[in-house]
Amino acid sequence: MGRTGVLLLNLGGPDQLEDVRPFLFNLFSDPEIIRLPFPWLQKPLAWFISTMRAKKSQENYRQIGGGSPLRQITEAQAQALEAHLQQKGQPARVYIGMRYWHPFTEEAIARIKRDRIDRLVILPLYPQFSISTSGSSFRLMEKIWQEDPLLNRIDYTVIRSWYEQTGYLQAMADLIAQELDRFPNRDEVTVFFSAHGVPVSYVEEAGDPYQKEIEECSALIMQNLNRPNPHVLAYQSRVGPVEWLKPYTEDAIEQLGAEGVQDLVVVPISFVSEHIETLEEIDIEYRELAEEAGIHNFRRVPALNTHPVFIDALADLVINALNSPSVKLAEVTQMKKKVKMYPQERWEWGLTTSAEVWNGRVAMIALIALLLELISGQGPLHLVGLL
Ligand SMILES: C=CC1=C(C)c2cc3[nH]c(cc4nc(cc5[nH]c(cc1n2)c(C)c5CCC(=O)O)C(CCC(=O)O)=C4C)c(C)c3C=C
Ligand SMILES: [Fe+2]
Ligand SMILES: [Fe+2]
Repeated sequence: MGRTGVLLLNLGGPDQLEDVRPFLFNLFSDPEIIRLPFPWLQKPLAWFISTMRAKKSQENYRQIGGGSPLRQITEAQAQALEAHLQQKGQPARVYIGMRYWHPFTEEAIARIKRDRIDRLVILPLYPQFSISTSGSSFRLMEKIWQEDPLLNRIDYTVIRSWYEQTGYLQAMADLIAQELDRFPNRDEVTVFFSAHGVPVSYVEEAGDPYQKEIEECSALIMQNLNRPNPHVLAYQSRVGPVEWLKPYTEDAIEQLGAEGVQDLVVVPISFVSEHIETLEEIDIEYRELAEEAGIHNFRRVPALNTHPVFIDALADLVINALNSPSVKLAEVTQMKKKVKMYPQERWEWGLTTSAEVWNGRVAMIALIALLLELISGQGPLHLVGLL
């Protein structure tokens, strides 16, 4: 029968404050996170943004105890999943591959090779697919597979996204119900889904199914919840100068306050673990904003972490994937490509085709931006919100 493995893919986060800058460098080096039409500028820009952003980001991590809890939580999820698979008669070793921090995806694959795993289920810990999250990890894995022919002996299958999975929806609905039941007027409380945003261009130009999956997911959770509460969906954690998916969480909170809403239960929907954007952004920043907007009863639904119904759902996903036809990386990295008017603006997933004319222009712009920032500390990158 051979040895079975499960590879959990996740983003990763800085374990301590010293890790913040190199973590940000890894993140901004990823062409699925910042799209530049010229590869040679990716690393210098990543270095620059990570250096300039590190201080502000460190302050946020300091507020949540000096680092991201993501590694610990993901390790606990992996252990719980391993135990659960064993109980269900499907023993498997569970590995963790982070995209931007330890334990890196490359390290996980080295372990998988060393352990001579024969069958592997690749399971991203993002319920919904986005080019910027699961997509980026799939692309990286595709590259690792292409570069190492020895990996071809592993019979793998990929789970692209799993936001419709029954156990997951049930666990989410249970957690929301628990929070609603703390209110005396529990049926009138507004359920506020706050998803992590992505730039609009990902959806409209590159064909990212993320927005559609988020919308369907929140509707399915409401169905499972089966309560009369009003609900809204908004997008948080915008970075940089471009337009992101709307409505923005901060605007939606202000709007609800203006409409006289007093009771709110916020549901983080894009991520299954506590992380900086639940513990800092929602619990501190949005709570303050809500208070100012007159929403005095503000609660947040905890992340799933190792919720037993959720771990059971992950185990079911793995077992189901092992018993279904395999899905290959090439199938989950193909996106719709839309050709724009000019060849140099053609969208490709990741780095777009470079054109000499743009290389020159952007080099000049980048140089001027850099000089202005360094001289004044108040340059255009601060202005557009990247720093
Ligand atoms: C499904 C979840 C996520 C999507 C979609 C996503 C897209 C995305 N993120 C950035 C920029 C940053 N993300 C950062 C941290 C971060 N992002 C996610 C999840 C999604 N990102 C998580 C879980 C975390 C943090 C983990 C932790 O440490 O606890 C950061 C760093 C933090 C900061 O400085 O604010 C940045 C920057 C972009 C640009 C993007 C889509 C293009
Ligand atoms: Fe992010
Ligand atoms: Fe953030």
